[in-house]
Amino acid sequence: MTQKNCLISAERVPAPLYPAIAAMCRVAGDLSRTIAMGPLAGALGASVGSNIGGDTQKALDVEADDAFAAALKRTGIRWYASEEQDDPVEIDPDGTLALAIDPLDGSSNIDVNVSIGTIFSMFEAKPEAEASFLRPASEQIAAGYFIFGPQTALIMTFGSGVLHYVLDPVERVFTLVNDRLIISSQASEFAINASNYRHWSKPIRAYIDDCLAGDQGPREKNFNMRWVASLVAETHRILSRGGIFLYPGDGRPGYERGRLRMVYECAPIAFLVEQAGGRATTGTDRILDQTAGSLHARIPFVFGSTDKVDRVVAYHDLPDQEVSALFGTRGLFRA
Ligand SMILES: O=P(O)(O)OC[C@H]1O[C@](O)(COP(=O)(O)O)[C@@H](O)[C@@H]1O
Ligand SMILES: [Mg+2]
Ligand SMILES: [Mg+2]
Repeated sequence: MTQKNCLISAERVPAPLYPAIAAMCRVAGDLSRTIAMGPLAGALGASVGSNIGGDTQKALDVEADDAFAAALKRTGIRWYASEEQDDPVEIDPDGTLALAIDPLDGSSNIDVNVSIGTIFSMFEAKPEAEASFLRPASEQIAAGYFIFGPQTALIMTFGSGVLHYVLDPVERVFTLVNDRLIISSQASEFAINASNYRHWSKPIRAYIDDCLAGDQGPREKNFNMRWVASLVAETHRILSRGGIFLYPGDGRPGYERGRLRMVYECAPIAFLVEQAGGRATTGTDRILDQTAGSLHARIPFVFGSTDKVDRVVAYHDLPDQEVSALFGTRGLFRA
């Protein structure tokens, strides 16, 4: 059975960006269907190689990358930089835009029927490919992600608030459901891969220790923990109901600057989070003030509700010998 292309209204999208956004929506609609079929669509989670970042590439990583690159021809994109490719590709010498993409985020979840997604970031193109991306993240002109979960949704910003669309799978239209998404400060949830606890720095351990101590610790309230291992899913939860996400640098070889990529993952998510009233840092410094040193460079990432992210920064400002237990006796962070 042939299916209609997925559509999105041009109403909220800046005109020069609309052809590229519309093309990505068409690909996302197709991916959504493929992902929903799971094993019926083939071995989507099969390992097919590894990318320059050292991650195993799954069949769906490559399929998604190929589909976005093909669909973005003649949409105004000059430079296409993908997490799955070593170097940026020139799609259209006359294009005025540069697009960075993580075509399939959370790929360890492909085989287990858990939410995965696509993250994208746009800049005005410069004459050189690398220079188009290796610049302060605050120069992004658009960012967003598609999430393929129980619903397929698109969250995006053009620098004046965050738009939330949901794919109507019957009409095959991305429909605007919220034109001003704001992060709540209410949630008491933190997201971190706690299996790396022994490798973390002291401030990160202290922050998590205090969450774990719950109402018996200095925070004097109980927290809950989540870890989906899919950045889009964690971001979607935090944008929907608040909380904090941490992927800090740690002591494992190769993880000194965490796991997540500045250009493909952290810069776009940081843009969304700030536009939704939240905060996005390296643990100490604002992500949007950072410039990636190379296209696949990693960066420590802490984002979410403002008060929680600020607290992590404050823990880093404490003298090294300060340990969590002292916070309680000194009442440092009693609110
Ligand atoms: O397996 P870990 O170390 O917990 O890492 C999980 C993180 O890795 C990622 O899956 C990396 O993304 P990719 O799937 O695009 O490589 C993030 O989505 C997630 O936050
Ligand atoms: Mg990713
Ligand atoms: Mg990926």
